[in-house]
Amino acid sequence: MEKIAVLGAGSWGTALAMVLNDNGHDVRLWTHIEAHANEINQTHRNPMYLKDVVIPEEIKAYFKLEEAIEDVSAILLVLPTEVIRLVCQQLREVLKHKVTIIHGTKGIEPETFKRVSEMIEEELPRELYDEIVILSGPSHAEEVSIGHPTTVTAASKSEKAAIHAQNLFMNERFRVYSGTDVIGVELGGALKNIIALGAGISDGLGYGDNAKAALVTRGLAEIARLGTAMGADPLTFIGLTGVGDLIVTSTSKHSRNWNAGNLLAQGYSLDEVLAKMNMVVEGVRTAKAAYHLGKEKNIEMPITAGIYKVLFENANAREIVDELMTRTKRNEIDEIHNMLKQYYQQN
Ligand SMILES: NC(=O)C1=CN([C@@H]2O[C@H](COP(=O)(O)OP(=O)(O)OC[C@H]3O[C@@H](n4cnc5c(N)ncnc54)[C@H](O)[C@@H]3O)[C@@H](O)[C@H]2O)C=CC1
Ligand SMILES: O=C(CO)COP(=O)(O)O
Repeated sequence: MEKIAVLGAGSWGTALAMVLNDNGHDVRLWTHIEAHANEINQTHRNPMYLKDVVIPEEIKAYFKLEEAIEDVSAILLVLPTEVIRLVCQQLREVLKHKVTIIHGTKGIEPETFKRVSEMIEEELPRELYDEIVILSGPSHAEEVSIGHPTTVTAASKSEKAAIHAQNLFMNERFRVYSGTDVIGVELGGALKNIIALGAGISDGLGYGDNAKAALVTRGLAEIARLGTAMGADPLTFIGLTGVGDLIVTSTSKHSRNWNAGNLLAQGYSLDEVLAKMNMVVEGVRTAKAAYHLGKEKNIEMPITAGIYKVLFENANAREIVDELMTRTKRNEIDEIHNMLKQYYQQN
């Protein structure tokens, strides 16, 4: 049994706190809003984020960060990418002992192109943590919190730390694989959100299943191309944190990214969509990051570019689809071979 603080009492933080509690750990759930902590402690519900779930009484919510992290062996960050640096800065003021950091956040910082673990490394002094582990994969909080079978991957540069996290979370409803490709796991989880926005747009426009399958498959090719150029193992993208998460986020009614895309296709502006969604839509900021990163690295990412233009340049989504469909002819498998050849030459 370990004492673990979960920072972020949104839908995913709450669901993961419940998994850890099921596994017998002492879980503290931190929210930066005092009334939110009081509501969870008094009602054992979190209606704004996970409306149909009763939170076990053993899980206590905290508003004061220093109390939430007292004596914990691990800290799980489950926050929007946008506030990762801010919360790490708050953490370094109050954390006085070494912990294992685990994070479940899926995004890339648009200004720096940094992955979440890189931001954590930049903000937390090295003496405050032993390892950083990423927990990622096809896992909507709404299903995890009611015990539907779910599989994810725990990845760390340290295999021992990945296996430690695997042991913390794994149970008969929540199967955890381990891995060491931190770059591939983080980029797969972040970049799939862009394609899921596109899937929501495609469905919202009334295009069919063929279009969505094309988007997901060719989207995966873009994710793998950029990811491999950034140092990931291309094979990671055919695993749970790549194609697995891409499938669930592009097809699930629970997906925030899919729903946001769907609303965009119905004619709402981006600001209106974000105001309607009370949860974070990570794909929006990550689309900005991936679009500019792809340009900088000279990686061809036509779907990502199209979604970026719909989000930020008011482009017409149907016209973007027409452009994608009429690009110059390509050989599908040659592209994949080239990517793999390049990777194996360098590794
Ligand atoms: N919801 C899901 O099913 C899954 C979400 N994720 C990822 O987990 C991360 C968190 O997502 P959700 O839980 O869905 O988000 P959410 O929108 O449900 O909750 C985010 C939480 O962060 C807190 N927060 C916002 N600003 C803050 C600040 N300045 N200081 C401290 N806390 C702040 C909010 O109060 C809220 O408790 C995202 O990166 C998402 O992609 C990953 C897998 C599944
Ligand atoms: O990453 C997720 C599922 O694995 C959650 O995706 P959404 O943020 O689109 O709901």
